[in-house]
Amino acid sequence: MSDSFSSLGLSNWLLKALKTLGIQNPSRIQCETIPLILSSRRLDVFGCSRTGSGKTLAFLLPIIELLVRDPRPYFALILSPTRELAHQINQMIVALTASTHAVKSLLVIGGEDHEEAQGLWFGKPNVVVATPGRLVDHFYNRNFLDVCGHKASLRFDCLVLDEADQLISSGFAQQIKDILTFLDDMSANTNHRRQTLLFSATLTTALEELQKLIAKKASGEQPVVVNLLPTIDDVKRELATNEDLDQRYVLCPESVKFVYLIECILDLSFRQLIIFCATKKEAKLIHKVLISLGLDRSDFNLNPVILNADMKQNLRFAALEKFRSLKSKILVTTDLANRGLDLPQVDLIINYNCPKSATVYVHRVGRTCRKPDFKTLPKVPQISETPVEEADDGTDGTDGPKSNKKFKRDSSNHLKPKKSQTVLSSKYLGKSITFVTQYDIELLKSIENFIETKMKAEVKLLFSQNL
Ligand SMILES: Nc1ncnc2c1ncn2[C@@H]1O[C@H](COP(=O)(O)OP(=O)(O)OP(=O)(O)O)[C@@H](O)[C@H]1O
Repeated sequence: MSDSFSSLGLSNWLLKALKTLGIQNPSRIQCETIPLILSSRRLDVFGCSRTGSGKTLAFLLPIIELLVRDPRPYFALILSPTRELAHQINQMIVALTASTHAVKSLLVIGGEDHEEAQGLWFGKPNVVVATPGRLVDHFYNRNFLDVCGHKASLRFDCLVLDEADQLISSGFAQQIKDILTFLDDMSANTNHRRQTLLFSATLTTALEELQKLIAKKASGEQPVVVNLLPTIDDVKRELATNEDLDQRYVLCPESVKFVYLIECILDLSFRQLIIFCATKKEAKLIHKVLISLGLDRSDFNLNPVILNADMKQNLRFAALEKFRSLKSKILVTTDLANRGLDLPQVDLIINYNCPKSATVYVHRVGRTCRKPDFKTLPKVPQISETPVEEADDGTDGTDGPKSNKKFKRDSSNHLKPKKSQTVLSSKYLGKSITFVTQYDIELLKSIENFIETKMKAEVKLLFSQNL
């Protein structure tokens, strides 16, 4: 197996760009997929590896490499299920290509001014990163081809579906079909062949459907499947949680879940926390109560922010930016944020409700422990981990004795912050806590079976009980 980016076929200037971003050696999924994508056979590649393993660069690097070797407009179309993920992918393209003019990217997402965004196609971008709904609006707008020029120029050579299983399974299926129909129309009666790349951390039967859909127009050559999940033989099985993740549950009555949440926030140490809620309404309520309790006061330094689909796009980006730049330490959200978002400082995930499926669980907890996998690569030095600070309470963050800390309140009965929020030193890089009510016990067991891991009860909380 190749063990450096240069041996994967990437040019020196791209290696330099990677170095500037602090990225030295390829992760496993990158080693396996980049040479396939770059190969002259222009294979369709389907890459599957756990969350945080570096899939984004696995498809972006070969796309940029091919473009710089031979710049052409409308070379790659990258589809993403959420606007935030599309934006993140586009930011990575901008960061990687800061030193070249050969790559122009265009972001096509909902919530942006439609007319203005459509006009940007005039610039003949090389890479388009889009969410399916808005892209369909553009493609099927009657002025679209006038804006873009001749049909022939719209023959994307490369189509990427990031989080491919979600793109086919959650209401996007028709839009994906419409996009494929449009692309096929653009290259009808030509021998243009599109290379299709699918990436995901979970494999589902829906994905097989997508493969079939794409295979229809392909040259007959089968896609190459690179499955780095532990159960290589069984593609229907999804297993993608990280062994560096400390997975816990708390059994709590539905009516007082909020009290447990506050206890988690005050008693557990974290750098950044994401609270996943079942609905937008629940997320809004929790965020509102956290603010009314004063957690946005400067002495807490937590500044909870909310991200949900009801918010205007500029507010969604602003909230995410505040969280990404560490001005906020708590993000309250829904499954809108469960896919793909790369927020490396997040070390605690709270599932305020037990996720309704193991796939949702895997993606939610995948927002922490985001370190690519280098372990099985020979001769590659281990990347240095961000040093973890010692806890100010002297505990080691493992299954230690119950914390005997009580909520600290001042005389006016307002919540008071702990001395500081620091990260516990532990063999784990992150932690997830799933709130489980008596009605969720079967669900929890099915998730445990699925991830082949028995979750431990969170014993640090005052109220926690074992199952
Ligand atoms: N070779 C590498 N060396 C060091 N860091 C890397 C490398 N490749 C990617 N990263 C970093 O690892 C983090 C996770 O990568 P990425 O977001 O691509 O994961 P992913 O597999 O797409 O996750 P998800 O399934 O959640 O979408 C990012 O911060 C990325 O910049």
